[in-house]
Amino acid sequence: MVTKREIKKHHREGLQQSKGGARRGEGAATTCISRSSRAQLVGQTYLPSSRQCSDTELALELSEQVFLDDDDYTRAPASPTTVPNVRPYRPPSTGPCARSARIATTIMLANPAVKQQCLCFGVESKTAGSNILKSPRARRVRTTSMSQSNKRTAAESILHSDRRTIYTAGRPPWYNCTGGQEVEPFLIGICGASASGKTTVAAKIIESLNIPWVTIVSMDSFYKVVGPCARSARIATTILLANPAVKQQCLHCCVSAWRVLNEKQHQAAMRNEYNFDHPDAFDMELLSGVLQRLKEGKKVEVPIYNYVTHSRENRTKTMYGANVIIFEGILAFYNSDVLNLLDMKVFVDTDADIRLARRLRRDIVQRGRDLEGVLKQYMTHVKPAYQSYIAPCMPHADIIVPRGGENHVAIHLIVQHVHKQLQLRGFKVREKLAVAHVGQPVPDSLYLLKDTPQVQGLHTFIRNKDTPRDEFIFYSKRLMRLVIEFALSLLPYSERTVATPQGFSYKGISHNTYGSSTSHIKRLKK
Ligand SMILES: Nc1ncnc2c1ncn2[C@@H]1O[C@H](COP(=O)(O)OP(=O)(O)O)[C@@H](O)[C@H]1O
Ligand SMILES: Nc1ccn([C@@H]2O[C@H](COP(=O)(O)O)[C@@H](O)[C@H]2O)c(=O)n1
Repeated sequence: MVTKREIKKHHREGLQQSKGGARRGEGAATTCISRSSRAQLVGQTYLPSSRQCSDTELALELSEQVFLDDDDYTRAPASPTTVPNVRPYRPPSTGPCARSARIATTIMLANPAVKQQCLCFGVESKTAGSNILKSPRARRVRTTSMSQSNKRTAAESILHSDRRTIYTAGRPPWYNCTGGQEVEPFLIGICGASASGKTTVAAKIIESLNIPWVTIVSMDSFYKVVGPCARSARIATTILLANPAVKQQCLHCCVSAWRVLNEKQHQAAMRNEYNFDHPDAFDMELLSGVLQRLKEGKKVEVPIYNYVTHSRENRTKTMYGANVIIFEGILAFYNSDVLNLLDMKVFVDTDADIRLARRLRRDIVQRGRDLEGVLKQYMTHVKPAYQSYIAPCMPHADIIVPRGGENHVAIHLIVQHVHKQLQLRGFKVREKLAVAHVGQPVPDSLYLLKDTPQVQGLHTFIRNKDTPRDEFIFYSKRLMRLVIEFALSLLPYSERTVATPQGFSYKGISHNTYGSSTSHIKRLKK
């Protein structure tokens, strides 16, 4: 968190330094700040003290502008693994389905070819929504508390490993415009029993790979919705696969429409009697379609699943492609279409008693279940499904990882293999990125920090491959400080005369602070 006082200090120092006038485009320094970053910076810097926030908070707050369009869901946990809030569960209202209907109508009007299907779809969504209201789940009280914000955030794109925070949404949309490399993504499938450690292994692989744009897709995002919405879902999938032009809109519709079980199934799920471990519980068609698009480097909207409500959330995780995609799930090797897409197949094999112990703790702490319920579901569905469907997938594996995430040797071998495969595909991890900017025109919106000996000196430390970690951090921070000061020096200011302690008057300048920053924030939020 940057305090107001620190910011003002930065300002003063920045102003003094910039009096000589670091001008736009001067020098060949690569240290720069864009207009948009500048606007964000303004937003962060001048929030009134009562409303100061960190970079992340501000980013999340802004990201909410993208996601928040349905207040019903602000109560939903931020991600499938988020510990739920201690509040009585309130079932979703008909709102989101009404939204599907609206979207469907829009598509219908714009695309006569899919008019009929979309019309059915929109109407059915509403029916499903009304059913939810009658659900006896409304009486359920969650028994755990959560440490994270219960606001909708970009949390599902963030993975915390032991050593760092990993952003898993894949490449940014502008990747190809900025000289980024485009190689066919390497798709790793991780299969294994529930709580065997698939997600943990995936996180460790990502961490050790240490390359940009690696992403995780969880099979749980593709739980099928049965009951009233099933037909809509099927129709929408058909539209999705057959009509590229309306693909994105339809996928949004599907997400809204598919998020509920019918009342009977919902009750079964609440009694831990619904079979979430059977292959039929997953929408394999949608899953293979999404993986196929990701392999082609195309943008996809991946549904987000909520284990507490047994439903999909009415928002998606947008992925723009990646260099490596990790797909994990209990039945990751079950479907032949999906299996054919995988470049490497990993099976995580952990003892059944350890799995049960982990699942008990996780489901009670994170998924709002109780001891009896977890054991009942385990004995009736989870264990039999492992024996009938999951364990038989083991022969498909290229590598079996006993014990899961603690098997460092296996993870190291996987990482080595992926690096080698990426190199064979022409992917240069660092060399290409380091020269990607060379020969590119500098956009008007970019202000370059003057390439002084001080800046060059800092770059020398930062770019030296032998620089120790601590020094790298220290000099990076110093360079960041110069960039921030430079950015602040570009803010509008007016002349101001002040009295010195010696009784002289000093003609200086002062920033036009609050007014401009507030309008920047407002503009960003719009
Ligand atoms: N090596 C380990 N030691 C202790 N707990 C673990 C280990 N690996 C995973 N867990 C815990 O077990 C639970 C399930 O792990 P996870 O990686 O999510 O498995 P899966 O994705 O196969 O369901 C999580 O709560 C996780 O923190
Ligand atoms: N509403 C749901 C959906 C799924 N499950 C269980 O989750 C398991 C798969 O997730 P893992 O992270 O453990 O791989 C699967 O065994 C389902 O039984 C659930 O309990 N409730």
